[in-house]
Amino acid sequence: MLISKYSNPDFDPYQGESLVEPETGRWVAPTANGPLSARLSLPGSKSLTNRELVLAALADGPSTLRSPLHSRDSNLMVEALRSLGVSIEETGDGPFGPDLLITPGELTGSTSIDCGLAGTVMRFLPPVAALAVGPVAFDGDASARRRPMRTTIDALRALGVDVSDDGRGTLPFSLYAMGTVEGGDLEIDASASSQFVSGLLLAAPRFARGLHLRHVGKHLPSMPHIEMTIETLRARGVSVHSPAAGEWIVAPGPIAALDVDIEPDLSNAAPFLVAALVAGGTVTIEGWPTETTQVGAHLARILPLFGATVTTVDGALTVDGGAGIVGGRSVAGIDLDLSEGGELAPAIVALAALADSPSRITGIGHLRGHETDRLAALAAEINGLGGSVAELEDGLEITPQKLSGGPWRTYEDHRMATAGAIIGLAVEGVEIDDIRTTSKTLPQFADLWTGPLLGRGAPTTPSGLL
Ligand SMILES: O=C(O)C1=C[C@@H](OP(=O)(O)O)[C@@H](O)[C@H](O)C1
Ligand SMILES: C=C(OP(=O)(O)O)C(=O)O
Repeated sequence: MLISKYSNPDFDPYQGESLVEPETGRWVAPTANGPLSARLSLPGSKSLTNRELVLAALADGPSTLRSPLHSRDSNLMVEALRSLGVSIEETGDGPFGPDLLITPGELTGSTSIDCGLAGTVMRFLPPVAALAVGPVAFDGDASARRRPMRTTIDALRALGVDVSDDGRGTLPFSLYAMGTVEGGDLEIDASASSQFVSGLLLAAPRFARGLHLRHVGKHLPSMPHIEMTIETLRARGVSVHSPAAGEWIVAPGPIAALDVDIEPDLSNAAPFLVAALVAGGTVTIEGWPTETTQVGAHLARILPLFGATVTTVDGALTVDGGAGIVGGRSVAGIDLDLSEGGELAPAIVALAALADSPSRITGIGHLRGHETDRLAALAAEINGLGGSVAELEDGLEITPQKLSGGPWRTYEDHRMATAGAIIGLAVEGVEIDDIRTTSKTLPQFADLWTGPLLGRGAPTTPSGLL
């Protein structure tokens, strides 16, 4: 459970507003009092950590992950792999938690996997579990039972795996693993999530014939995440190529053991960088990779569309928001197709709600199958504060209005919580119902937001030591 703790118990980091309520996680988002001058580091990428955990578990020897993410999603992946017979030990200690030493073993079945609300766990692990021996059951949070899973279930059946489900195309389901998967040609519809593609590609080198995968649906969201999957496979010596758009060939063969440094989570950088445009001043994120497949890198292109200046110096990226919206800066809305980076949408929509003219964010229909229906949730919560957000078939149309404080529901979605925090910088009294949802990918969020970002308080979490 996330509870902010400060070294001086008499210090009120929220300047009169309440701390995180331990029983409920309720948190009144702090407002910005003036331009920022913040410099911070962020913990490891969820997407890289959970890919490298899977690949290390399937590799031909031990691998160390340096600076991995430690959060609910990564912990669920670690526990699931352990329950499949993989040894994962903590070694050393980094600023955001220990490194991980992964030693693969024979994959064992006869287990149940808790996916929580993690898309990476529910889509990446079934093809891995199919390589074990015996039954493996998959389930997750109540809200995970509405996330689309039919493509994974159908794909496994097409590959000859025995899958039992109730026909709804969601969790829970179970499979009976026979120790090998033949592989070969496979067609899937991955329009609801790129994770269907990534999950199959990650396990494919261990299929007897590898995999020749074709996406046959209309859209394919989150292409950078598929690129990330390909890059992480190639780094471990796997032959992957894409002869045409929506088509991939993975050769069968060993996955090399590899020690890897996990990059900071650039999608989790989004609310912090957007804060520079709202509060004004500068926000610098350290350890920004020069080359990366993370879609968060697109923020360097997207935030200037709202008028920000972005610079990179010595591996640190700085967003300068000038006077900021709070300081009276006029910020024009934008028209943006975010199909490549849907996970950036909540932060961008929150910013658009504070702009001076309307925005349309499209290409994000698949966000209805994320942690919650993010299109409905963003529209409901912004409109609940007096905004005007209309749902489109594949996006949102945001017409900025004067907003006032009030309740902000998170629907167990970490990015709904951080979107509420962005609006709370400019609007007093935004009451986020449960900031603990940020522990899905960034348990330190509230401390980083009030400490290094807003310069209030001295958090005791490692992030506060910067
Ligand atoms: O493969 C991954 O690590 C992810 C892929 C994307 O999923 P969708 O394609 O379902 O949007 C992204 O939104 C999610 O946060 C992480
Ligand atoms: C969609 C997301 O997560 P997941 O990996 O659970 O799909 C997200 O983090 O925005």
